[in-house]
Formats: sequence, structure tokens, C-alpha cells
Amino acid sequence: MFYPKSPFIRYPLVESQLCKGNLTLLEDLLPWLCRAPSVTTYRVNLLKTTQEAFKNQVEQLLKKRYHNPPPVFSLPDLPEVVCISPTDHAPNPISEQKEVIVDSCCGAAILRGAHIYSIGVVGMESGTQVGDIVNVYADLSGKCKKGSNIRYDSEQKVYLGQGKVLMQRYQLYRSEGPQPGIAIEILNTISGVPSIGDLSSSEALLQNLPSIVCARSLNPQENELILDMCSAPGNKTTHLAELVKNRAVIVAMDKTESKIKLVLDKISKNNLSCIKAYAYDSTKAYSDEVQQNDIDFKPPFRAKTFDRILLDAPCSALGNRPMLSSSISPKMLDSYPKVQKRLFSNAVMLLKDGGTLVYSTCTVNIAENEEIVVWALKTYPELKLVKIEPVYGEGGWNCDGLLEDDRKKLQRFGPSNQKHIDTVGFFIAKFIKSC
Ligand SMILES: C[S@@+](CC[C@H](N)C(=O)[O-])C[C@H]1O[C@@H](n2cnc3c(N)ncnc32)[C@H](O)[C@@H]1O
Repeated sequence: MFYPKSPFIRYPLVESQLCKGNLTLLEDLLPWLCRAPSVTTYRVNLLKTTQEAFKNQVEQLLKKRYHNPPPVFSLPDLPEVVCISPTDHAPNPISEQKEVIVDSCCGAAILRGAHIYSIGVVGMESGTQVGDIVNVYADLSGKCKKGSNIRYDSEQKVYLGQGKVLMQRYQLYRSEGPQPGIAIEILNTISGVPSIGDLSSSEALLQNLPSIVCARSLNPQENELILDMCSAPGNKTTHLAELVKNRAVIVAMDKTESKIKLVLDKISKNNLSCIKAYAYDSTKAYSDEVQQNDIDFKPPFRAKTFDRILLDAPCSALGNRPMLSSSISPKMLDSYPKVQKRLFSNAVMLLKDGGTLVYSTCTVNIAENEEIVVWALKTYPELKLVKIEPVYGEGGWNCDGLLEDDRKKLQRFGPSNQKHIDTVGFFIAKFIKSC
């Protein structure tokens, strides 16, 4: 089945920037980025339910939907994780069927198990009726016109799978906007990921495996003071709170006011009283003018306040698979390490002696990952890299200035660790600050 070979059609220079021209790495990396991870993971809220109960719920749903339901399984050392295997059915386009076109973003969601909401339908051939089974394609060029009613022909059209029509054209392209709801129910896709939509609730959250490993790697303990510097939408913050059984003080910050509302919403839905969330620029989280921390733990903070800090940094997000197309430019890519370093410097100041700092990104870009680690170890000799548990990724990439022993302590989720679990691209580094 056709998948693009690289998402960087607009700015091919980005390709070699990602791994500093290492062509062997690129060969595996680029097609891998375009494909969807085959395994779906949920993080179960063990304060509200059990892994077994959620696993049963998913199994029942899959049984109703598939003649031959894919297996649901758990993972060692991660009692909060439930994984869903891909189905064994790989569809092919059927020429007699009508076609529906979506954009590459919606296409990526479909390949990860989503249905198509009315707003996501770019083109639907005229004469398509409710109940029809259609071929679904993504238009990577972005050139298909919204509301197109003829068959769209393009070399950049990627077949995604089969869907059942739930809404007709007149419901999709109304002057007042599309009728809300699912327009096409996806039946099967080339990724094999079961099309069951998002089952997230306060009991379980659809979350990528590396993000789950990331919060775990901080190893938060009850009664500690913990800082999550870039917290929105709050997926790792709530995980940290669940790991400490709601018995710690977790300060969650995010620069964007509207995003911190999402964190607050998650906190209240999950009844997590241990989290204090603030809209705040974490590049200013440390202040030497603060004599004593506010009793409510409001930012800014004085030096050596926190036992553990998570810096899940803003990044180029180039690990978000499948990435069918990307418009990131080399200049944009260059902008991230600067802010990452500013955030990192604040984290080091705010960490207690003996404290733990986890730095993570959801990108594959070496300048935002291994190169940040090399810079950090050189700039802050009080920091030491330590091994991350549990191990689900591989070591880091080779990088100038990175010792072999240190490289092995990093966890990178990329094409070479598919033997563990086929998941998104991610990077985790864990540091201890010596006294
Ligand atoms: C990778 S996302 C965090 C995801 C989050 N940790 C989670 O697991 O749900 C990075 C976040 O950093 C925030 N951000 C960017 N610059 C920031 C800054 N200077 N201070 C605080 N947050 C910032 C962005 O708004 C974004 O929500």
C-alpha cells in the first residue's frame, strides 16, 4: 500500500537537519514517520478503576465490532497500561465505490482509529448516499477544494481505508456550517488500528506509550513538591497525581491561559486536589527576589524549591506519527532549542540538591534531544544522567560530546525500537542534581 516516503515535501532540507546529515538514520526514519503506530495504548486511572476492568470493556467493544477481534494486552512494569493490537485485515480501494477526501491531519487521525467528523470531509462525490461504503483518501497537497463533488485526481492522494457514509453532501456543506457529528464511520484502515474512536473518560486516557513512560520515569513520591513546567493539556500532570495517589503538591504551569483551562478541567473531572495549576511563563519560573515561597505555591519560586521537575518541553513535535505531510521550515526547526535551554536553566535553578529532573520532547530532532543533553551536562556540572525505568525505548543517537555510557541512559523512541512496541517518536533524559 502506498505511503509517502517523507513528510517533508515542502522543505526537504529539514530531513538532513533532523539527524545532522546521517543518511543511514534518515533512511529508516522518514518512511517510519509517515506510517501510523500499529499499537493503541490507554492509561488507566488506577484511582478510579482497575486495568482488568478497562481491558474487559475494550475487549467487549472489539468483540461487537470485529468478527475476529484483535488481542488486548498489558505490559510489564506498567500496571496502568492497556494495549490494543492491530487487526489483521488490510483493505484495498474498490473501484466501483465512491470516494471521500480528507486533509492530511484528519487522515492521520483516521489511521490511528478515529472516525471522520463532518467538519473533516473535504470532498465527497455527488450521488453518495447514506449507508454507502466509500474509499477514503487523504489529500496531502491540500489542493482539493472544500466541497468538491467530483472524483479528485492527484499523485498526492493516499488511500486510507473504507468507511460507511452517515451524512450526505447537503448536511456537510451548508451555509451555516456542517451538521455536527460523525459523517463517515471508518470500518477498516491500512494501518490496521481498530476504528473505535477515542474511549477516553476519567477512568482511562488514550495516551502514547512514551508519554506514560515519561511521567513514570520521574518516579514521583508521596508528600514531595513536584513541578510540571509545561503541563497543558495535563496528561502527564494527572498521571503524576495518580502515581502519588493524590498525596503530594504538584505545581502545573503552562504559558497559555486557554490551555491551562484544559488542565483545570482535567483536574476537576478526576477530583485531583493535589494539583495547583497556573498560566505562567516557565522561562521566568525562577526568581532570586523571592525570599520565601508563597504558602499556595504560586510562581515565581526561589531556588531549590522542588524535589522533582518534569520539563516536557515545547518542541517541533516531529515524532507525531503518522505525519503524512509537514510544513515545518529549517528556520522554525532552529527556533526550538533556544526556548528549551531557557526552560532548562530555570528547572536546574528550581531543583533541590539531590532532586530529579526529567527532560522530554515528542520530536525526533537531534538538536532538541541529544544536543540539549550535551549542552546541559556541560553548562551544569552538578547534573548527572541516570538510567530511566521502565525501559521501552532505545538509547539516544550518537552525538558529538555525548559519552557512550550516557547515550545508553537516554530513551529514544524511533524506528529501531519497533521490536518493543510500535509507537510515536519521543525522547526522554533523566538527570539528578548532586549536592
Ligand atoms: C509538549 S506540550 C506539553 C504536554 C503536556 N506535558 C502533557 O503531557 O499533556 C508543551 C507545552 O508547553 C507550553 N509552553 C510553551 N512555552 C512555554 C513557556 N515558556 N512556559 C510554560 N509553558 C510553555 C505549550 O503551551 C504546550 O502546552
